[in-house]
Amino acid sequence: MIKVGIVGGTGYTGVELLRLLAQHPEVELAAITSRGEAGTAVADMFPSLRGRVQLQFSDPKDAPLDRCDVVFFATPNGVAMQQTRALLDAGVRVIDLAADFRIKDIGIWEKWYGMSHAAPDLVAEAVYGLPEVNREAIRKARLVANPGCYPTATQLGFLPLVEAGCVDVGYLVADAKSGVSGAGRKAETNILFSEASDNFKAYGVQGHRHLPEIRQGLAIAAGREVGLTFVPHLTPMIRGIHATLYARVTREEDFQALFEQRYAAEPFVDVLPPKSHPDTRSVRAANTCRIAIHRPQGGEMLVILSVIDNLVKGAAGQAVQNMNLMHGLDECTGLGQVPVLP
Ligand SMILES: NC(=O)C1=CN([C@@H]2O[C@H](COP(=O)(O)OP(=O)(O)OC[C@H]3O[C@@H](n4cnc5c(N)ncnc54)[C@H](OP(=O)(O)O)[C@@H]3O)[C@@H](O)[C@H]2O)C=CC1
Ligand SMILES: CC(=O)N[C@@H](CCC(=O)OP(=O)(O)O)C(=O)O
Repeated sequence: MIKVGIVGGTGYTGVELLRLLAQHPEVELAAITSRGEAGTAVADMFPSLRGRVQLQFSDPKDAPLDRCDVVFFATPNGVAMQQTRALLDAGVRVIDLAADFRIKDIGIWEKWYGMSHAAPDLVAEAVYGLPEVNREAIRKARLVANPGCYPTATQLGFLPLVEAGCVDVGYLVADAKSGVSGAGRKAETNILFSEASDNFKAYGVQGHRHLPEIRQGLAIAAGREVGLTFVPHLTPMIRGIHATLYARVTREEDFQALFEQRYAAEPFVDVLPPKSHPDTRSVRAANTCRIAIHRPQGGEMLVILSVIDNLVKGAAGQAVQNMNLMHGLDECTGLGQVPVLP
């Protein structure tokens, strides 16, 4: 059994990890931290886990994290970079759901995240945890930087086109909408029910911290810098990301076949039949990205629709997929959940 620790067990990605790991046949949950809820039984705080998780929350400084095989950080940005070195030195593998190790250029990271980086050498070592791109490196990694939610939906939607070099990578557009759980479980005015429900707005149009992360991934795929306009929106649903992606064709291809071939062996990417309109419900609670390819009126623009559950393929599910790869398990172990309707 893989002994697992979670730092930040009271947030949305933390409890989503608990939901998935409680059903995982090869995992023993060994430690779950909370600074505010130390001593509280997990199942008292989250009745959905009654009978499934017997642990109590521990304070992070008392938790037996160094005796785990793998530790997930489901914490705000800037926490994992302080604690990862000691865990790696103790032989523990680390998967960070935050952004501490995602961006290789430390100057760019510091500019977008507004803090100094505490462990630049570990950024160099970390493997970006998008299995559809980095599967072999993830298997061997000590430290995995789990991608952000918008970056997962956006990169999976653009990758086949960018890798094939058949669109203008200087002018990509990603118009993405997220459910409110994407903002986490903290108290903030803009995610109050009376602010976020029955309402819809763009935010971060001048620049969002996921922009450099998406650009980095697509630039590697393209073999050159890419130009990307990324506009996130807050939409009145709880879970889900719907990314509408635009790219101008520079070389004709059978685009449907291109996507189908690129993802033929991918267990968690589903290329839908032509002219489909995937909805976020079709992936809710599942580790799946569903993609549809459109060419409106046969014009020069491709429109790609990409949907994920931000808490699953956009966070905790992808993290479990990475854990499976790191431990030599079938990548799909514990991730067979069927989406929840309605
Ligand atoms: N929500 C989403 O859809 C996604 C989130 N992410 C990223 O995952 C990370 C977690 O997100 P999310 O679950 O939404 O966040 P939440 O705000 O819901 O939860 C944060 C958790 O971190 C703990 N925590 C906060 N500060 C510290 C600290 N200094 N030391 C130890 N623990 C701390 C909190 O518990 P306590 O205060 O009790 O210690 C809480 O359990 C973030 O970096 C986020 O950007 C990534 C992809 C998607
Ligand atoms: C709706 C909403 O607020 N979403 C968050 C994205 C959360 C996330 O996944 O961001 P990181 O893991 O990169 O920090 C935001 O825009 O900040």
